[in-house]
Amino acid sequence: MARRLSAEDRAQTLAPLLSAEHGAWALVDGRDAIKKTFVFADFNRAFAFMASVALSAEKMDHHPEWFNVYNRVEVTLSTHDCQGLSARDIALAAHIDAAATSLSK
Ligand SMILES: C[C@H](O)[C@H](O)[C@H]1CNC2=NC(N)=NC(=O)C2=N1
Repeated sequence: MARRLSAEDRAQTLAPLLSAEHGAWALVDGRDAIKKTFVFADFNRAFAFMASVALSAEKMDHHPEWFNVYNRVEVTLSTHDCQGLSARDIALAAHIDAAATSLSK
């Protein structure tokens, strides 16, 4: 069972994701979750991003909540098993940022 991030975990692993000057993740209002919107050149890029993230998510057994319209993908991460943020969300966020970077070139 995943465990919710402690205050110390949040300072060490969550804060950097939230404070990145460019393209930061944000906390979701009223819920222990983070969100980020990715915009690509077109739908093909957005869907390639989603396909790449889907494969990582399945391997990690940890899945994003997301919404796609054309070239935009809105991603929310939270761990349903513990109803809040866990280390799994931090790990998946890193994969998602890497996938977005490689598809933005
Ligand atoms: C049975 C399976 O391992 C669980 O349901 C996994 C699958 N993917 C998951 N994804 C997310 N975001 N949170 C979970 O708690 C979760 N649990």
